[in-house]
Amino acid sequence: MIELIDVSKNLGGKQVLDHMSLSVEEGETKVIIGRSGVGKSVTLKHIVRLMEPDEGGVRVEGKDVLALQGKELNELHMEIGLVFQGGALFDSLTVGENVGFILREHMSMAQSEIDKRVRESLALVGLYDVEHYMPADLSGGMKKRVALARAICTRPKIILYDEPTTGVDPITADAINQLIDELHDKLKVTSIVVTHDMRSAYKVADRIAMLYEGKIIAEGTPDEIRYSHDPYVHQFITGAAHGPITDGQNSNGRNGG
Ligand SMILES: Nc1ncnc2c1ncn2[C@@H]1O[C@H](COP(=O)(O)OP(=O)(O)OP(=O)(O)O)[C@@H](O)[C@H]1O
Repeated sequence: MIELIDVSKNLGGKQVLDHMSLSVEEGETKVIIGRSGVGKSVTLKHIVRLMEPDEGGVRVEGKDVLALQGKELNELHMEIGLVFQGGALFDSLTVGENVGFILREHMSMAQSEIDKRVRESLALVGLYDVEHYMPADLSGGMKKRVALARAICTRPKIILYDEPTTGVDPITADAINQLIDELHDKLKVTSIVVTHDMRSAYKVADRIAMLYEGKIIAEGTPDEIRYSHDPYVHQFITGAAHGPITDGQNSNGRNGG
Protein backbone atom coordinates (compact mmCIF):
# COMPACT_ATOMS: atom_id res chain seq x y z
CA MET A 1 0.00 0.00 0.00
CA ILE A 2 1.14 3.53 -0.81
CA GLU A 3 -0.05 6.57 1.12
CA LEU A 4 0.65 10.24 0.68
CA ILE A 5 -0.82 12.00 3.68
CA ASP A 6 -1.53 15.71 3.55
CA VAL A 7 1.61 16.35 1.50
CA SER A 8 2.63 19.90 0.62
CA LYS A 9 5.55 20.86 -1.59
CA ASN A 10 6.63 24.25 -2.82
CA LEU A 11 9.04 24.32 -5.74
CA GLY A 12 10.51 27.53 -7.11
CA GLY A 13 7.85 29.58 -5.35
CA LYS A 14 5.00 27.50 -6.74
CA GLN A 15 2.80 25.46 -4.39
CA VAL A 16 2.92 22.27 -6.47
CA LEU A 17 1.33 19.97 -3.87
CA ASP A 18 -1.04 21.56 -1.39
CA HIS A 19 -2.17 19.22 1.40
CA MET A 20 -2.50 16.42 -1.10
CA SER A 21 -3.59 12.96 0.02
CA LEU A 22 -3.64 9.81 -2.04
CA SER A 23 -3.75 6.16 -1.16
CA VAL A 24 -3.17 3.15 -3.37
CA GLU A 25 -4.32 -0.24 -2.11
CA GLU A 26 -2.20 -3.34 -2.42
CA GLY A 27 -2.53 -4.83 -5.91
CA GLU A 28 -4.36 -1.78 -7.24
CA THR A 29 -3.45 0.10 -10.41
CA LYS A 30 -4.09 3.77 -9.77
CA VAL A 31 -3.82 6.23 -12.63
CA ILE A 32 -3.05 9.87 -11.86
CA ILE A 33 -4.25 12.27 -14.54
CA GLY A 34 -3.81 15.98 -14.79
CA ARG A 35 -2.42 18.71 -16.99
CA SER A 36 1.25 19.20 -17.75
CA GLY A 37 3.09 20.74 -14.85
CA VAL A 38 0.37 19.93 -12.31
CA GLY A 39 2.73 17.85 -10.15
CA LYS A 40 2.25 14.26 -11.27
CA SER A 41 5.97 13.49 -11.52
CA VAL A 42 6.61 15.39 -8.29
CA THR A 43 4.07 13.09 -6.61
CA LEU A 44 5.95 9.98 -7.81
CA LYS A 45 9.27 11.44 -6.66
CA HIS A 46 7.90 11.74 -3.12
CA ILE A 47 7.09 8.03 -3.03
CA VAL A 48 10.72 7.04 -3.69
CA ARG A 49 12.09 9.97 -1.68
CA LEU A 50 13.72 11.64 -4.63
CA MET A 51 11.83 14.55 -3.08
CA GLU A 52 10.78 15.21 0.50
CA PRO A 53 7.60 17.07 1.41
CA ASP A 54 7.64 20.42 3.19
CA GLU A 55 4.76 19.05 5.24
CA GLY A 56 2.93 15.74 5.42
CA GLY A 57 3.85 12.07 5.37
CA VAL A 58 4.61 9.27 2.93
CA ARG A 59 4.09 5.60 3.77
CA VAL A 60 4.96 2.64 1.55
CA GLU A 61 4.10 -0.92 2.62
CA GLY A 62 3.52 0.41 6.13
CA LYS A 63 6.95 2.07 6.34
CA ASP A 64 7.46 5.75 7.03
CA VAL A 65 9.50 6.63 3.94
CA LEU A 66 10.83 9.85 5.49
CA ALA A 67 12.33 7.92 8.41
CA LEU A 68 14.21 5.37 6.27
CA GLN A 69 17.97 5.58 6.20
CA GLY A 70 20.83 3.97 4.30
CA LYS A 71 20.16 0.27 3.90
CA GLU A 72 16.42 0.62 4.54
CA LEU A 73 16.12 3.26 1.83
CA ASN A 74 18.02 0.98 -0.57
CA GLU A 75 15.61 -1.83 0.28
CA LEU A 76 12.69 0.46 -0.49
CA HIS A 77 14.26 1.29 -3.86
CA MET A 78 14.56 -2.44 -4.60
CA GLU A 79 10.84 -2.84 -3.86
CA ILE A 80 9.84 -0.11 -6.29
CA GLY A 81 10.29 -0.35 -10.06
CA LEU A 82 10.46 3.03 -11.74
CA VAL A 83 9.64 3.58 -15.38
CA PHE A 84 10.74 7.11 -16.12
CA GLN A 85 9.39 9.36 -18.80
CA GLY A 86 11.35 8.69 -21.99
CA GLY A 87 12.78 5.38 -20.81
CA ALA A 88 16.27 6.82 -20.29
CA LEU A 89 18.44 3.81 -21.07
CA PHE A 90 22.22 4.11 -20.80
CA ASP A 91 23.34 4.45 -24.43
CA SER A 92 26.78 2.95 -23.83
CA LEU A 93 25.44 -0.24 -22.20
CA THR A 94 23.87 -3.19 -23.99
CA VAL A 95 20.22 -4.01 -23.44
CA GLY A 96 21.20 -6.82 -21.07
CA GLU A 97 23.51 -4.54 -19.07
CA ASN A 98 20.80 -1.90 -18.87
CA VAL A 99 18.22 -4.35 -17.57
CA GLY A 100 20.60 -5.95 -15.07
CA PHE A 101 22.18 -2.68 -13.95
CA ILE A 102 20.50 -2.40 -10.55
CA LEU A 103 21.06 -6.06 -9.78
CA ARG A 104 24.77 -5.70 -10.50
CA GLU A 105 25.16 -2.46 -8.56
CA HIS A 106 23.02 -3.15 -5.52
CA MET A 107 22.42 -6.86 -5.05
CA SER A 108 24.89 -9.59 -4.36
CA MET A 109 23.78 -11.90 -7.14
CA ALA A 110 26.04 -14.18 -9.18
CA GLN A 111 26.44 -13.19 -12.84
CA SER A 112 24.64 -16.36 -13.97
CA GLU A 113 21.66 -15.46 -11.76
CA ILE A 114 21.67 -11.91 -13.09
CA ASP A 115 21.74 -13.19 -16.69
CA LYS A 116 18.81 -15.49 -15.93
CA ARG A 117 16.80 -12.70 -14.29
CA VAL A 118 17.56 -10.36 -17.20
CA ARG A 119 16.34 -13.00 -19.68
CA GLU A 120 13.17 -13.61 -17.63
CA SER A 121 12.47 -9.88 -17.31
CA LEU A 122 12.88 -9.33 -21.05
CA ALA A 123 10.61 -12.32 -21.74
CA LEU A 124 7.95 -10.80 -19.46
CA VAL A 125 7.84 -7.77 -21.76
CA GLY A 126 7.87 -9.93 -24.89
CA LEU A 127 11.52 -9.51 -25.90
CA TYR A 128 13.80 -12.45 -26.66
CA ASP A 129 17.51 -12.63 -27.58
CA VAL A 130 18.02 -8.88 -27.50
CA GLU A 131 20.54 -8.75 -24.64
CA HIS A 132 23.46 -7.88 -26.92
CA TYR A 133 21.72 -5.09 -28.81
CA MET A 134 22.63 -1.48 -28.10
CA PRO A 135 19.78 0.94 -27.28
CA ALA A 136 20.50 2.85 -30.50
CA ASP A 137 19.54 -0.28 -32.48
CA LEU A 138 16.04 -0.38 -30.98
CA SER A 139 12.77 1.26 -32.01
CA GLY A 140 11.04 3.63 -29.58
CA GLY A 141 8.54 0.95 -28.59
CA MET A 142 11.29 -1.59 -27.91
CA LYS A 143 13.17 0.94 -25.78
CA LYS A 144 10.04 1.40 -23.67
CA ARG A 145 9.81 -2.37 -23.25
CA VAL A 146 13.47 -2.55 -22.20
CA ALA A 147 12.84 0.24 -19.68
CA LEU A 148 9.93 -1.82 -18.35
CA ALA A 149 12.11 -4.93 -18.14
CA ARG A 150 14.68 -2.93 -16.18
CA ALA A 151 12.00 -1.70 -13.78
CA ILE A 152 10.83 -5.24 -13.01
CA CYS A 153 14.21 -6.96 -12.78
CA THR A 154 14.33 -6.58 -8.98
CA ARG A 155 10.85 -8.17 -8.87
CA PRO A 156 9.39 -5.09 -7.20
CA LYS A 157 6.15 -5.04 -5.23
CA ILE A 158 5.37 -1.64 -6.69
CA ILE A 159 5.80 -0.16 -10.16
CA LEU A 160 5.60 3.58 -10.80
CA TYR A 161 5.13 4.56 -14.44
CA ASP A 162 5.73 8.16 -15.50
CA GLU A 163 3.90 8.73 -18.79
CA PRO A 164 4.70 5.32 -20.26
CA THR A 165 2.87 5.95 -23.54
CA THR A 166 4.14 9.44 -24.28
CA GLY A 167 5.97 9.75 -27.59
CA VAL A 168 4.97 6.44 -29.15
CA ASP A 169 2.40 5.75 -31.86
CA PRO A 170 -1.12 4.65 -30.81
CA ILE A 171 -0.52 0.97 -31.61
CA THR A 172 2.70 0.85 -29.60
CA ALA A 173 0.90 2.74 -26.83
CA ASP A 174 -1.79 0.08 -26.78
CA ALA A 175 0.84 -2.66 -26.59
CA ILE A 176 2.44 -0.89 -23.63
CA ASN A 177 -0.95 -0.58 -21.91
CA GLN A 178 -1.43 -4.29 -22.40
CA LEU A 179 1.99 -4.95 -20.88
CA ILE A 180 1.12 -2.84 -17.84
CA ASP A 181 -1.97 -5.02 -17.40
CA GLU A 182 -0.01 -8.24 -17.88
CA LEU A 183 2.73 -7.25 -15.44
CA HIS A 184 0.07 -6.39 -12.92
CA ASP A 185 -1.50 -9.83 -13.31
CA LYS A 186 1.74 -11.84 -13.46
CA LEU A 187 3.75 -10.04 -10.78
CA LYS A 188 0.77 -9.00 -8.58
CA VAL A 189 2.19 -5.53 -8.23
CA THR A 190 0.70 -2.32 -6.89
CA SER A 191 1.07 0.34 -9.58
CA ILE A 192 0.74 4.04 -10.15
CA VAL A 193 0.57 5.23 -13.73
CA VAL A 194 0.96 8.94 -14.39
CA THR A 195 -0.47 9.98 -17.73
CA HIS A 196 -2.49 12.50 -19.64
CA ASP A 197 -3.43 9.87 -22.19
CA MET A 198 -7.06 9.05 -21.34
CA ARG A 199 -7.15 5.94 -23.54
CA SER A 200 -4.31 4.57 -21.50
CA ALA A 201 -5.95 5.64 -18.24
CA TYR A 202 -9.25 3.88 -19.00
CA LYS A 203 -7.46 0.76 -20.15
CA VAL A 204 -5.10 0.13 -17.23
CA ALA A 205 -6.75 1.76 -14.20
CA ASP A 206 -8.63 0.18 -11.35
CA ARG A 207 -9.15 3.73 -10.18
CA ILE A 208 -8.32 7.12 -11.67
CA ALA A 209 -7.40 10.16 -9.58
CA MET A 210 -7.24 13.67 -11.00
CA LEU A 211 -4.65 16.11 -9.69
CA TYR A 212 -5.43 19.81 -9.95
CA GLU A 213 -4.04 22.80 -8.09
CA GLY A 214 -2.07 20.67 -5.69
CA LYS A 215 -4.82 18.28 -4.67
CA ILE A 216 -6.66 15.19 -5.83
CA ILE A 217 -9.98 16.77 -6.82
CA ALA A 218 -11.74 13.63 -8.06
CA GLU A 219 -11.26 9.91 -7.86
CA GLY A 220 -13.22 6.94 -9.13
CA THR A 221 -13.39 3.89 -11.35
CA PRO A 222 -12.76 4.47 -15.05
CA ASP A 223 -16.52 4.58 -15.65
CA GLU A 224 -17.12 6.98 -12.77
CA ILE A 225 -14.51 9.33 -14.24
CA ARG A 226 -15.73 8.84 -17.81
CA TYR A 227 -19.27 9.83 -16.85
CA SER A 228 -18.34 12.35 -14.16
CA HIS A 229 -20.41 15.54 -13.99
CA ASP A 230 -17.55 17.39 -12.29
CA PRO A 231 -16.81 20.28 -14.68
CA TYR A 232 -13.04 20.07 -14.07
CA VAL A 233 -12.92 16.34 -14.77
CA HIS A 234 -15.22 16.70 -17.75
CA GLN A 235 -13.08 19.43 -19.28
CA PHE A 236 -9.89 17.46 -18.80
CA ILE A 237 -11.09 14.16 -20.18
CA THR A 238 -12.78 15.74 -23.18
CA GLY A 239 -9.80 18.02 -23.81
CA ALA A 240 -11.97 21.13 -24.11
CA ALA A 241 -10.10 24.42 -24.40
CA HIS A 242 -12.77 26.28 -22.47
CA GLY A 243 -13.97 25.48 -18.98
CA PRO A 244 -13.08 26.02 -15.35
CA ILE A 245 -9.48 24.78 -15.77
CA THR A 246 -7.32 27.74 -16.63
CA ASP A 247 -3.73 28.20 -17.70
CA GLY A 248 -2.85 30.94 -15.27
CA GLN A 249 -1.22 30.69 -11.90
CA ASN A 250 -3.91 32.96 -10.46
CA SER A 251 -6.95 31.04 -11.56
CA ASN A 252 -10.21 31.31 -9.73
CA GLY A 253 -9.93 27.59 -9.20
CA ARG A 254 -11.91 25.42 -6.87
CA ASN A 255 -9.25 25.72 -4.21
CA GLY A 256 -9.94 29.37 -3.78
CA GLY A 257 -7.46 30.48 -6.50
N1 LIG B 1 13.29 20.35 -9.03
C1 LIG B 1 12.40 21.29 -9.31
N2 LIG B 1 12.65 22.59 -9.06
C2 LIG B 1 11.76 23.55 -9.32
N3 LIG B 1 10.54 23.32 -9.85
C3 LIG B 1 10.24 22.06 -10.14
C4 LIG B 1 11.14 20.96 -9.88
N4 LIG B 1 10.55 19.81 -10.27
C5 LIG B 1 9.33 20.17 -10.74
N5 LIG B 1 9.14 21.49 -10.66
C6 LIG B 1 7.93 22.22 -11.05
O1 LIG B 1 6.84 21.58 -10.42
C7 LIG B 1 5.71 21.58 -11.26
C8 LIG B 1 5.20 20.18 -11.42
O2 LIG B 1 6.12 19.41 -12.19
P1 LIG B 1 5.85 17.90 -12.60
O3 LIG B 1 7.05 17.47 -13.38
O4 LIG B 1 5.47 17.11 -11.44
O5 LIG B 1 4.60 18.04 -13.58
P2 LIG B 1 3.78 16.91 -14.31
O6 LIG B 1 2.38 17.00 -13.84
O7 LIG B 1 4.46 15.59 -14.17
O8 LIG B 1 3.85 17.43 -15.81
P3 LIG B 1 4.16 16.70 -17.21
O9 LIG B 1 2.89 16.02 -17.58
O10 LIG B 1 4.47 17.85 -18.12
O11 LIG B 1 5.32 15.78 -16.99
C9 LIG B 1 6.15 22.24 -12.57
O12 LIG B 1 5.76 23.59 -12.51
C10 LIG B 1 7.64 22.12 -12.53
O13 LIG B 1 8.24 23.15 -13.26
